[in-house]
Amino acid sequence: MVKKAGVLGATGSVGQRFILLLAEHPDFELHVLGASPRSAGKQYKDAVQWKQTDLLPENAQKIIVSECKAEAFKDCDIVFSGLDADYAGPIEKEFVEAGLVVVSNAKNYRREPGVPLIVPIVNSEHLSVIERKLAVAKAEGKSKPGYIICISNCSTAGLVAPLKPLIDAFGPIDALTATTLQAISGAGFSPGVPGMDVLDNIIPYIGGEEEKLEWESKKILGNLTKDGTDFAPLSNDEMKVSAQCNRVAVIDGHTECISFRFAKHPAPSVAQVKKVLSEYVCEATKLGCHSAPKQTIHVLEQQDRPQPRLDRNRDNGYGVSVGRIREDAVLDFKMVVLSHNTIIGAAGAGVLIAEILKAKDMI
Ligand SMILES: NC(=O)C1=CN([C@@H]2O[C@H](COP(=O)(O)OP(=O)(O)OC[C@H]3O[C@@H](n4cnc5c(N)ncnc54)[C@H](OP(=O)(O)O)[C@@H]3O)[C@@H](O)[C@H]2O)C=CC1
Ligand SMILES: N[C@@H](CC(=O)OP(=O)(O)O)C(=O)O
Repeated sequence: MVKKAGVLGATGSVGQRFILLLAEHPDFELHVLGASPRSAGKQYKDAVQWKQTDLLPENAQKIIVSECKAEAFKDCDIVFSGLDADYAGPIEKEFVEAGLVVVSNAKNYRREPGVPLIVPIVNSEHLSVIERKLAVAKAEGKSKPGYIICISNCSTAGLVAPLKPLIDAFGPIDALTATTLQAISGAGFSPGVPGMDVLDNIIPYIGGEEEKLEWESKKILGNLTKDGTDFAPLSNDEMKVSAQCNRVAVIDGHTECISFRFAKHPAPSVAQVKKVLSEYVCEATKLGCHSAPKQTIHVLEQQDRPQPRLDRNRDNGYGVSVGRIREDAVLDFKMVVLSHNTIIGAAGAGVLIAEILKAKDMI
């Protein structure tokens, strides 16, 4: 059965991606769109400043934008949030308390106990915390409770994608450095990055970003607590992470130059690393989810790849590209990772999570 979807923050950079990804989706239909009071009451086509290279889908154009109040979304089976983090906190809380399922791109609840922080091609098994909650409510004869699932920071998504299969195959990584080259779509549209700042330039600072990479990677690559009700992020002793983040004049696609060391030695060979990455199949693909990448990680052999313009749309933006895999003189390995920041780093991750929830009968 097709599920009714709501989108909060539908007019923004992430919200517009949700519209594109959901407009012709076989499992979901656009039901309610929400944005700020400035946009509410207008037809979506008049409220939005459409900035995508694909045309605004016809079935979204005439939807009247709602205020972000749970009452307006009460018939939705799932609500995707691309809200500005300054406003997401109380709005998403109200939705969950009203019994709604929220999949959010905003940072507000990522560190909250019991809230899964998901990169769907990496740690979908962390959704078991919610499955458990739903099973307990059912066993107690209660109605399905609302819940929130957080999508990670967009550069964190690219960072952890190749690390997960490597940790599964070769054991823990105890030291990791990442230098990012992040696209301007990551900064959103209101106000966004001015052309005068970014053209012919690189900005070596993105507020709060380095801390997010350093913390979120530890929750995503960490474990569940023994009772399965919460998360046990890796400690700094288990995995030290150091990130440096830069904004570059690319529209979509975050590039990251990463180096890392395995805790156990001798380390694997470059050929073993490439084999594990190429053979990795994420759970969403195994479940047959509509948007799941055919190839989760693309290992590129050309010496000048990945490149954002050429590689960001692999597997429709749901796949991650990794190139220049080689030994590192300081840590064990270095490589370049590219991921589409508004697809697998944001809206696409939300859609893929929803497909997994549907496949597991959680919505
Ligand atoms: N861009 C990216 O690559 C990524 C973004 N994120 C996160 O996703 C979220 C959205 O980011 P992004 O799309 O870039 O941001 P934008 O600034 O482009 O969009 C923000 C959205 O929030 C809405 N909004 C603003 N104020 C209010 C309000 N008072 N009440 C209700 N809605 C409001 C806006 O509506 P209106 O048009 O009416 O003002 C707009 O729809 C953020 O939390 C961001 O940190 C996460 C990962 C990646
Ligand atoms: N900060 C990211 C996008 C983003 O909004 O991330 P977060 O959801 O973690 O705040 C970027 O600028 O590319």
